[in-house]
Amino acid sequence: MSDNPQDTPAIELIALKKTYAATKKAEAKTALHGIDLTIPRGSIFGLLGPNGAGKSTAINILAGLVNKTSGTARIMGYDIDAQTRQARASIGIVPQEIAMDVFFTPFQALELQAGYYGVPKSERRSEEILAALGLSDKRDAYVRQLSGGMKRRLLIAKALVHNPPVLILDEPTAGVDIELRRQLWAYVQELHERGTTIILTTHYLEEAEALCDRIAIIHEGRIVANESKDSLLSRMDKRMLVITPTETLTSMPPALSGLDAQIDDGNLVITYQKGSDSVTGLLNQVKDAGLSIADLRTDQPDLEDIFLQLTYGSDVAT
Ligand SMILES: Nc1ncnc2c1ncn2[C@@H]1O[C@H](COP(=O)(O)OP(=O)(O)OP(=O)(O)O)[C@@H](O)[C@H]1O
Repeated sequence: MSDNPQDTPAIELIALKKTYAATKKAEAKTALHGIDLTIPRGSIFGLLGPNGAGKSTAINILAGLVNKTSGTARIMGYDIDAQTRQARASIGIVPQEIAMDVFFTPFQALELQAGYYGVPKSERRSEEILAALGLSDKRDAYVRQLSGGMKRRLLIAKALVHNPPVLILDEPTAGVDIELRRQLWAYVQELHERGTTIILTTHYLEEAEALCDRIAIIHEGRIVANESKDSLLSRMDKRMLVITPTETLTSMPPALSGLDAQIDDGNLVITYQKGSDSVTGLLNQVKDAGLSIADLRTDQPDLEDIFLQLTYGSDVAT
């Protein structure tokens, strides 16, 4: 769709800032503090962050639903201010909320959307898109008769009618059952293989892990990580061994000072590297230090821990 060079990123955000104006009820809120983010073409990119981090704000700016305060945003090289029409045509957005006109059939909904984007009748692919999303047999049903999962697939279908090179999925599988989730993942992967750049926001680390090749973490309106999935996951190779001694621990036994360990609530929490440290070896060291073990478990840091680590510089085990 774009005649821009192949190396033009799919998305470029430069010093992108958004401050929502104060209202009678709320103070002004800066949702994005001048973020820089480049999303390469052809990637499946995860934009992760806790509630209120600023993900929807960033997406809504790209979609033209929210006006930025300052900075630059480009989609396939097209500036959203100077080349609005081309920028809009380059992106498809699957929204979080299922708000659809329930009086149309899926086929009609796609045709209307195609009309909205000015796709000529001869170039419409409504049947093909319905088939790809497993909705052919619901072609002429009313949208209100579709299940939640089918409505979600129809939202994806609607975002695809103008064949955008960039597709943004905002929490695509929130509240979706495992089977449908896997189906949606498979379809996202298929689109990716056909060359579509996919951007995904999700709360589910598992989803990002399964699909994304790069991940950015946004926290309180700032990008706190932006790297390949593998590099981010390697940070998570840390595990915690939580040992409850028979007698509550009040100070660290000197024999354990060489370990990456803390005392937490009377428990001994040892952080270790999955794969390279032996749990048996650690347990032997604990026994040799004279502790007897009443109970133990292993914990695995989750995205929350990574946020904490990245944002506050605190240790995973604290
Ligand atoms: N229209 C608005 N007016 C004022 N503040 C807003 C508005 N929309 C969002 N905010 C605030 O901006 C911040 C970022 O919100 P945003 O919706 O972008 O976060 P998010 O990362 O998408 O969160 P979630 O995962 O919950 O969707 C939040 O503090 C939110 O309360």
